[in-house]
Amino acid sequence: MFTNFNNARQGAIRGVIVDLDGTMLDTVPDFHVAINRMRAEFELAAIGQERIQNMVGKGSENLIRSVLAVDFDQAGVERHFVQAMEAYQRHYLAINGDHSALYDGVIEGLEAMRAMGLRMACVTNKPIAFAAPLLAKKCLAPYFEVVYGGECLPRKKPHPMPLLQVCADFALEPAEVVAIGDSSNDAEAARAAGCFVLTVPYGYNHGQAIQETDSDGIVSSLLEAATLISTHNRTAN
Ligand SMILES: O=C(O)COP(=O)(O)O
Ligand SMILES: [Mg+2]
Repeated sequence: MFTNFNNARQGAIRGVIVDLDGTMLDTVPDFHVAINRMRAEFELAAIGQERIQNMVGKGSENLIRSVLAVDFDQAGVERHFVQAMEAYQRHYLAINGDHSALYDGVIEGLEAMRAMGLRMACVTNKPIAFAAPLLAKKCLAPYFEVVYGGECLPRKKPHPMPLLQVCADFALEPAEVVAIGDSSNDAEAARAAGCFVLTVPYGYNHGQAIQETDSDGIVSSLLEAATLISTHNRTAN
């Protein structure tokens, strides 16, 4: 399963870029509450978690457009967009993190990566106004030297820009960096940047099986990712 990664005879891995939603935290219950409170303001019926899960991953604008498209045509979506976004942001900030939980192995994995001396960044398509307090609330903030939210740079994942920015920040070559994420956005961004990519199977991949996404390996947890990187570094040039 990890052949690409293990067979890569490049140098050691020196940095990791970790995704947030669906990789470190199961945030769909937060999205579910905030979106349905927004929908209630518009007198729209509640929608289920599974449906919302498949809409997450490409940032807030895309999410809110998808949520409105359940009821409106394209013109209707645009007509309601600004007000819906305002309501959604207000409701999300009020409950941010209250209903979300860390996945197994996250803290252990981050601890192991830190102990290995890896440079660590979090790159998420979540707005930084949501991501920063959420990372702090879940005691994840201290692990990351750099955090980029969806609107921090001109382009977001699947564009490679935020990953390349992290490489520049850390003065590392992309081939010295592994991105770890739950979706094709993470994998495509990593491929385009020239970083390695490991995917987790438990998150949100737009309703697609993670096996359909091109990556250097599927890991069951961040702890397994750390173990894999450690093995790679022992045999690296
Ligand atoms: O909020 C989103 O759209 C997804 O965020 P992520 O990049 O942390 O998965
Ligand atoms: Mg994600």
